Amino acid sequence: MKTKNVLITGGNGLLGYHLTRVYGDGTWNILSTDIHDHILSPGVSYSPLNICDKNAVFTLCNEFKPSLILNAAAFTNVDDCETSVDTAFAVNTFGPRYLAEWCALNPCKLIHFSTDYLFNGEAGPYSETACPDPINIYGLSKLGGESQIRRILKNHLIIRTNVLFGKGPTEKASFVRWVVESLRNHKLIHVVDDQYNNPTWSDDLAQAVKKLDQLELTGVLNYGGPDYMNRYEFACMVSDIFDLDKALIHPIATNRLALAAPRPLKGGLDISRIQSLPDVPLTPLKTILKRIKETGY
Ligand SMILES: NC(=O)C1=CN([C@@H]2O[C@H](COP(=O)(O)OP(=O)(O)OC[C@H]3O[C@@H](n4cnc5c(N)ncnc54)[C@H](OP(=O)(O)O)[C@@H]3O)[C@@H](O)[C@H]2O)C=CC1
Ligand SMILES: Cc1cn([C@H]2C[C@H](O)[C@@H](COP(=O)(O)OP(=O)(O)O[C@H]3O[C@@H](C)C(=O)[C@@H](O)[C@H]3O)O2)c(=O)[nH]c1=O
Repeated sequence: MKTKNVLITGGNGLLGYHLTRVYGDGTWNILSTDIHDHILSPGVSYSPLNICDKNAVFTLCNEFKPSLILNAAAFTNVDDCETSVDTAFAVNTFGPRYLAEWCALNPCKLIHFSTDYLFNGEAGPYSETACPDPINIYGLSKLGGESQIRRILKNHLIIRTNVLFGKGPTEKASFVRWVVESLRNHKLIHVVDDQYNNPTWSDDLAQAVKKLDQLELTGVLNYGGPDYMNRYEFACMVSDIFDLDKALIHPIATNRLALAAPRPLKGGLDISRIQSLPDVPLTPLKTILKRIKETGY
């Protein structure tokens, strides 16, 4: 008998898609949701849900009665957050608040996803106890989401991650896709060599969530990949594994790109805590890229 009702928000996004896949293995009743009218991965129950609409959140949750909510809905375009400030706070701060409010009134745990962009990038990789100091609107709005959850709900797990990549229905924020497609089209790209992170495979993270849920952990936990590097190094590794022309990748400093949002430079997450836990998948980056290539990308 399926005993647990699991609600997934942002189910059409990269992480939400993989959570839907991993949790949809028949063990639980899952309901995947997103702001869109239709689900992008077929075969699972789906309902549109805008997490910024408190009434809609409460109505759907009262009906479905989840005992676990996985909040993968977010406004993730870091540059657009600078101009769409109200939307950034609505989705990244108030959406999590409404979910936490419903959970606080019901026997329901909230697993929420956050980011290394909470930090200023002067001293990464950051541990779970490091002091946040966001330097862009996205980071500020995600910090707001964390604060709301901590204020309202005890039964929560906030998983901080960074530079998600993997195969998904949209992959709009995928750095790997951008590198592969540019090089395949013989396009020269300038890639920053002063932004450091630990790229995180969406498939591993989704599996890890299930494991961490089983371990009944609460509070804040970092989950990042085991390889810490700058974006230029990451792009070069992608080109090596995909047998593409590395000469097309030119290093550049972040300040020369004139991006709308400032980026933390020495970012990324210290993963010592997650490494000390049993059976949490943390596949090396090269192995992942080889697997992605072999399965067609
Ligand atoms: N991608 C990354 O590198 C990182 C992501 N994270 C965090 O991980 C989580 C998942 O990220 P990721 O899967 O990459 O994000 P995506 O942008 O791929 O997915 C987010 C999904 O949420 C949807 N959405 C947007 N607004 C709402 C809303 N109001 N109500 C319901 N759904 C909405 C988006 O729709 P639409 O596309 O139409 O906006 C999209 O389908 C987020 O919390 C993010 O902040 C943390 C660190 C790194
Ligand atoms: C346009 C451009 C960007 N870049 C680099 C700099 C820039 O920071 C980065 C943009 O790629 P991304 O979209 O992956 O990066 P960005 O939006 O900065 O990535 C972030 O996403 C959010 C959601 C997070 O939470 C963070 O952890 C992080 O993963 O790529 C280049 O190197 N060359 C270019 O020509």
